[in-house]
Order: sequence, then structure tokens, then C-alpha cells
Amino acid sequence: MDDDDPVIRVRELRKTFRVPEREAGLKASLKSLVRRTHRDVHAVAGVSFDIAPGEVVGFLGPNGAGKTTTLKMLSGLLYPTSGEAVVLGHTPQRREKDYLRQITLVMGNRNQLQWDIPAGDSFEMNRAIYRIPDAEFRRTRDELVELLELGDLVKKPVRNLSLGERMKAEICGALLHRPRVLFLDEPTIGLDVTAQKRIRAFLAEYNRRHGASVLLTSHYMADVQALCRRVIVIDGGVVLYDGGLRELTTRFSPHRTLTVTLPDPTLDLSGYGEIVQPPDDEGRVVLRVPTERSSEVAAALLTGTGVSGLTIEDPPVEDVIEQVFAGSREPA
Ligand SMILES: Nc1ncnc2c1ncn2[C@@H]1O[C@H](COP(=O)(O)OP(=O)(O)OP(=O)(O)O)[C@@H](O)[C@H]1O
Repeated sequence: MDDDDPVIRVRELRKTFRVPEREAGLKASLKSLVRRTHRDVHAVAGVSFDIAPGEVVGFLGPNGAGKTTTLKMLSGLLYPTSGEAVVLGHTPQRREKDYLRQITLVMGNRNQLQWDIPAGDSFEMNRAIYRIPDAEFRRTRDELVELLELGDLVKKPVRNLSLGERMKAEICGALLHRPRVLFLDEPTIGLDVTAQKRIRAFLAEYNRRHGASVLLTSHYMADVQALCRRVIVIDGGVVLYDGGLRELTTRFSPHRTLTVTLPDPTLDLSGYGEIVQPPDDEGRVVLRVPTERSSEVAAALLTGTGVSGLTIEDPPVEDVIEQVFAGSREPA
């Protein structure tokens, strides 16, 4: 592998689950004993993308979009139905030791640490499983404990930790072997805002220090905005968008909001855009303008009206993503 080869290369990856189909009612149940019918669920339906070394990419989609199934295939927990995935030069489903030593999968809604013993003892178990040399283990553990502000919490049984504390311990345990690729499935789910921020800051710092590549799913757009310059949006098992987070807004959001403070509230701005909110007591007017004209309109307002303040805002990312899904569900 060359240094700038993609660390993750996915081509036409598919996973179809065959699920038994059952109608309600006694008669249908009896019938299903004799003749079983099945239905195919196309959880991942032909996904392709590359991820470069050190990239942090947001993997976004509504419930049931196929995110977890993709991450499980990439970490070798599920066999693909067809297509190809190569991560760090390995085929994940072979689950080679040398591969598993270089990746990690963190699932926000699953425990990997032992419940009844302190996290620190589970860390020791990970040291043995991954055969991490003693000195290296201590160095990594101490660095992670400090970065995650875990302190003595690693000495308490995991069951006595709060959700946020447990998640930090889970992340610490998942990174002791210094993986080069991190698959993070909702690592901040259910946490309060402060704990979410701490985990975000930690991930950004870990990526900066160690150059790890990260594929992250989260329903919290604050995670995505803080960590990912690029996002892959999927729905119904297919990729709807793969590109910059900023470009996503430009492409899928037709409007921007301009808030203008006027020295003279009687000025008529209707020629510049749609007035969403007329002047308030402080002379602030809110305009909606087409995204592609927003810079030009802002310049015209500054030179033509002598405004004393002007801000341009993108719509919230949540709304933009909603727009992407809505577009893909419209009948052709
Ligand atoms: N083991 C399974 N057997 C049958 N169907 C499954 C299985 N695992 C997932 N699915 C189905 O595959 C689809 C994709 O599920 P997946 O868990 O990958 O979605 P997701 O994008 O991670 O969703 P969420 O945001 O809710 O976690 C869903 O329709 C789900 O019901």
C-alpha cells in the first residue's frame, strides 16, 4: 500500500437479509409451519466510496438507511452479499488478526467492556488480546485516560458509571491498540451536551495526533459539523451524496438568510430578496435570497444602502439533509 492509497475502498457493496415473512393470525401461523415465505431486505444496495488516510468522514442517513450494516461489513462482522471492500489492504470478512489489530468498531448502544469489573481491568484484558507490549500499553492508556479525563473512574465497576463516563471508558478501551481506522457508530448517543462535546474534542485531538481515519455515524449534526469536512449520505442502502459538508449546503439548500441592520428603517429592501421579517426595533431586517446570489446581494446591500451590520447564514444542516432525503423520495 502506498501512503496516499485510500485506506478504505468500497465498490458496489451489498448486503441482503432474507427474513421470514409471517402474516398475523392463527391460520397464517399454521400455514407458515408448512410453507415458509421469505422477503429480501436490501439493507445495503450497491455502495461505493474511498476514504483517504487521516480523513474523518460523516456517514449519515435516517433510521434503517444501512449505516450500521455497512460498518459491520467493513469491520468484518458481516459477510457482504456481493461487491468488494478493502480496508488497509485487507478483506474485512476474512477477519485476519493483522487486520483486526489495526481497526476498531465502537457502537454507542453496545457495551464492549465487562459490566461487573472496573474498566481498567478490561483494559488489561485488551492488552493481552491484542498483545500490546507493556510499556506501549501503559503509555497509550495513560494518554487516553488523560485526554478523556477519566481519572479514577477506570477503577470503578463499569455498572456504576454514568452513561457519559461509560462511553468515555468504552472509547478508551477501543483505542488501546492504537487502531489506524475507527468505525464509530453513534459514539455520542444519549449523552448530555457536555459529554458530547468532550468526546468530539477527544476524537478531533486523537485524529490530529495519530492521523487515524474515521468513519462516523451520528444523528447529532453538531458531531458532524465539528469533526467532518466530508459526508456520505445514504438512504435505502444507496449513496445519495458524497462530498464536502459545505458543498452539501450549497447544492441542496436553495436559499440563505441575510440579517441586515439598517440605519434608516424606512428603506425598502424588497428589491434585494424576499423579506422574511420586517425591521424590528433595532432596525434589523431578515431577507431570504437564492444561495447562488447571496454574495452578490450582500455586496450590493453594503455599497447601496449603507447598512451598519450584515450576517449571512446557511440553514441548519439538519434541514439540508432532510432536503436530500426528500429529493430522493420524490416520484421520478
Ligand atoms: N440482521 C438483520 N436481519 C434482517 N434485517 C436487518 C438485519 N440487520 C439490519 N436489517 C435491516 O436492514 C436495514 C438497514 O439497517 P441498519 O441497521 O444498517 O440501518 P442504520 O442506517 O444503521 O439505522 P439506524 O440509524 O436506525 O441505526 C433496516 O431495514 C434493518 O431493519
